[in-house]
Amino acid sequence: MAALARLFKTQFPFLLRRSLSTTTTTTATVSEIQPQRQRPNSSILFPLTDDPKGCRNFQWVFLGCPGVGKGTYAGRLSSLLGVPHIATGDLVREELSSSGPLSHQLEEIVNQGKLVSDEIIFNLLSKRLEAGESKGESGFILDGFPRTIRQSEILDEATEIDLVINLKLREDVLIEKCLGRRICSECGKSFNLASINAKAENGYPEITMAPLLPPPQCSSKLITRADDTEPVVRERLRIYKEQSEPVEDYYRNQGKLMEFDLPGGIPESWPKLLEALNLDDYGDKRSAAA
Ligand SMILES: Nc1ncnc2c1ncn2[C@@H]1O[C@H](COP(=O)(O)OP(=O)(O)O)[C@@H](O)[C@H]1O
Repeated sequence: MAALARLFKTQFPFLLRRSLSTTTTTTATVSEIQPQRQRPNSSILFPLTDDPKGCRNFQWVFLGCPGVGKGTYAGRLSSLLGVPHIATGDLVREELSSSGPLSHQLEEIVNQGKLVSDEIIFNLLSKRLEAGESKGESGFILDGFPRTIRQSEILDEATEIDLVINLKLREDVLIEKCLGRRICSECGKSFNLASINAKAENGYPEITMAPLLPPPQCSSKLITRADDTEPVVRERLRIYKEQSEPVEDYYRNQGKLMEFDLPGGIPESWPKLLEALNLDDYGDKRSAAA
């Protein structure tokens, strides 16, 4: 992690110049997505052990459109696996609300649904990685990064990603979810007031999602993200298709992409995601291995 943070910080201009697009085409099934450097026959449950320092922890990435639930599922996996969940959107929002030198510039970009510059993102990310390193963190689940081919190439120069989880949901539901999203201004937890019941259409199955309501202590402190308005959500979706969908192909071509169609809300999706990741009895396996 320290090396990664340093590399981002010191080598950024060089890495940026060197980054070039790659275009090969292969696809993998979920069962083929086992990090290549793992022990034979081990599942993705166990961190790699051929690192020069002895071992390293999970290095996973979450992809998916705005509102799909990257933060929710990355956060849950982070608690389960004991690796930090690092969301670049959160880093951007923290910087934005800090009234630091960048905050004005960031506010304008974020509130229009645009992407902030690679330079700013790599700076925020290296600061976050350094802070984590000093607390003894290792591994990561990245959420909202990489978001462009260039960011993916620079990340690849810096370290090896084991697995990329691509969460998928139909667009009408994504919009409803973004518009229903609320955040507690005190504890920072995310909730959703939308009660979704989307009929089967255009080849998509029917999908229902119950609202995720706040507990009483949060309900009077809910705020809406300034970029969760319908025009800005549509712009973020447009930018995702243009700039971030190619990142899905980038990792698909590396055989690291696991597609996951969300079947419903958290109660339906979380157990299915654990199953797809072969983590459904992770707690038991971990204690057996200890
Ligand atoms: N990797 C990134 N590159 C550029 N901009 C980013 C990145 N991550 C976050 N941002 C900025 O922060 C905003 C919020 O990010 P995030 O919370 O991940 O939103 P979303 O709900 O659209 O996935 C983005 O719209 C963008 O302006």
